Order: sequence, then structure tokens, then C-alpha cells
Amino acid sequence: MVKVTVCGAAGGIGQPLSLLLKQSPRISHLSLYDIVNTPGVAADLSHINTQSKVTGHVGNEQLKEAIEGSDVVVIPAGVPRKPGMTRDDLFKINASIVRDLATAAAKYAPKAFMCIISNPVNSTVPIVAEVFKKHGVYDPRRIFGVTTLDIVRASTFIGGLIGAEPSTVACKVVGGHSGHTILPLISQVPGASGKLTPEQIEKVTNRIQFGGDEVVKAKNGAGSATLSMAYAGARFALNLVEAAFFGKSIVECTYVQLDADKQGAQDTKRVIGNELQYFSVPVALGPNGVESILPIGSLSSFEQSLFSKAVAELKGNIAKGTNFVAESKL
Ligand SMILES: NC(=O)C1=CN([C@@H]2O[C@H](COP(=O)(O)OP(=O)(O)OC[C@H]3O[C@@H](n4cnc5c(N)ncnc54)[C@H](O)[C@@H]3O)[C@@H](O)[C@H]2O)C=CC1
Ligand SMILES: O=C([O-])CC(=O)C(=O)O
Repeated sequence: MVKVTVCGAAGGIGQPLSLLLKQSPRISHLSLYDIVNTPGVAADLSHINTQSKVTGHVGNEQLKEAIEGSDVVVIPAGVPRKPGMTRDDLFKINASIVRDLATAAAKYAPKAFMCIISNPVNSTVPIVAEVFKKHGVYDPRRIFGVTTLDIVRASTFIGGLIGAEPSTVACKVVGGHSGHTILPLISQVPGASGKLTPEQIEKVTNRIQFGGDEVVKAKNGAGSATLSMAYAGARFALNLVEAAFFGKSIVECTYVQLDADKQGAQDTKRVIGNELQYFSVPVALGPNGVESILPIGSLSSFEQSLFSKAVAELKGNIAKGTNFVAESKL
């Protein structure tokens, strides 16, 4: 019996994400929470002939029943970007939304695996961690920033360039989830670096780093990536369910606390130093969430040159999230 709660389930990501999760035979209860419209979304999805029960919960007074006893909580709640905005510009509104949802999870589902989609992910993940610490239920192995869309984009863009079926192209993407903090390790993709010129590698790296902006621009004020994010979010959540509850071995890059596996993080710290508590790294998922952090592997000199910029930006993003909770009355 696996209960998955989606917070922000009526939104641009929340609805297609819930649709994809409804198709999984691994989920027994799909709980949909939002401040608007979830009764309708839940009624609609509940007519799909898969086994999971779907419930809809709307407004703060129904948050407890939505989240209580969840095994996995996925959070795509909050505002998306408009052209000209950075993800960090969303902090003002989304930080308190994520903090309050994390508070409910810490109280009513303290063992849940938390999958954070709301931006800025670099800061919202530390917010969730700090809230859980304040409630005395913190386990760094159970809190994840969902950076899967960066991996999905890397497969697609690199696959297109080298003429490979995109889903077969596995590219680690480490770092964070904003512009220069997104670090695709193309030199490790079998068959890719030999086929691409340095100029092509630089160009496709930039496209992966700023893929979100490409969508924001094309949507022209109507939001950011929703459908590809729903796909990526469902991939991550379902992989986590498979690994945590059904014994499957799965490795995904995800933004986690490096303390989740101090030993395993040594390799990453050799490259990024000891300044950062959070980084997206390849993680072996299992019954406890993060079972181990795997090496990020060797980097090309081009990739190495991208790291210093990423580390400086991430440091500020992480401190912003941590300080926000320290200054919040909980
Ligand atoms: N991690 C990633 O790779 C990505 C993250 N995002 C982020 O995901 C977030 C959601 O994006 P969209 O779905 O496009 O936005 P949206 O505006 O379409 O949907 C957001 C939903 O959150 C709900 N909401 C607002 N406050 C809430 C609260 N306190 N509790 C529960 N629900 C609440 C809204 O009612 C709305 O239904 C944004 O912050 C966006 O930047 C978007 C794409 C990729
Ligand atoms: O770009 C945005 O604001 C949404 C996002 O995180 C992405 O598409 O990667």
C-alpha cells in the first residue's frame, strides 16, 4: 500500500503529473491537494480504470487529511516564472508555500519521502530540510530536489545531436537547478564526446542549462515547463517508489543533502570543496531513500571550468533557504 500525495495538484504540472501517477499500479492511494479545484481534478481522475483510490482535498483545513500517512509527498505548488524572471525571483512567494507544506508533512507524514519540484529548487530543498529539523524528524536520506527534467533535456538534446534514440542517452546532470548551477557531464556519455566538437559541447551544455528559459520564452507569459516537468516528476516519483517499496535498484541524479551519505559524498567534495551542503549527485535509491551517493566521475577541463560559477551561486541559494526558516516562526 503506497500513498502518494501531490501538493499543488490542480496546477499546470500538478494535473498531468497526477494523471501519470494514476497510471501506476504501484500506487494504492493518490491524494490530491491544492488551494483550489482539487475536487474536480480528483473526480475526473478517479474515473480512470486503474486500481488506485483518488481523493481530492482543498484548502488548508483539509491539508492534514490530504497528507496524513503519506509515503511520498510530491510538491509542485507555487508560482512559475514569466519571461525576464529568474527562478530566484520566485523565492518571495514560493518559500512560504513550501515551508508551510513541509510543516504539515513534518507533523502528519514525518517519514514520507519528500520530492520538491517548486522553484527555486536550490533554496526550497534546504527550506524543507530546515523545517524537518525544527520538528525533530529530519532524515537527509528522505528529502529530494527533483532535477530530473535537466536529465531528460540532456538526453533529448544530446540524442538529437549524435543521432541516437534520446531515451538511450544517459547523461549525469549534477549541481543545482538553475542556469549556471546545472552541470551536464557530457564527457561521460558513451559515444557523445567523440562525435561532438568542443563548440557543439559548449552550445548543448548551455541549452541544457537554460532549457527552462526556452520554454518560458515560448509560453510568452503563460508559465514555464509543465508537461515535460510532469513527465520528469512522474519518472522520479515512480522510480523512488520502485526502489523504496519494491526492491528495484535505481540510480538517479537528484539534489540532496550531501550528509545523506557522508562517505559517498567524499568524491563530490573533492571537486566542489566542503562549502556546499546540497548538490545534485547520482544517488542509489532504496528502502531508506538515499542508500548511497555515487561518484560524479571524472570531468573534462570544460566541465571543471563550469563548477566554480555553480558553487558560488548555489552557496547563496542554499543560505537563503536556510536563513528563511531560521527567521520564520514555526
Ligand atoms: N523542478 C523543476 O524542474 C521545475 C519546477 N517548476 C516549478 O514548479 C512550480 C509549479 O509550476 P506550475 O505547475 O507551472 O504552476 P501553476 O501556477 O500552474 O500551478 C501551481 C499550483 O500550486 C497551487 N498552490 C499555490 N499555493 C499553494 C499552497 N499553499 N498549497 C498547495 N497548492 C498551492 C496553485 O493553486 C496551482 O494550482 C513553480 O514553482 C515552477 O517554477 C516548473 C518546472 C520545472
Ligand atoms: O524554467 C523554469 O522556471 C521552470 C523550470 O525549472 C524548468 O523548466 O527547468
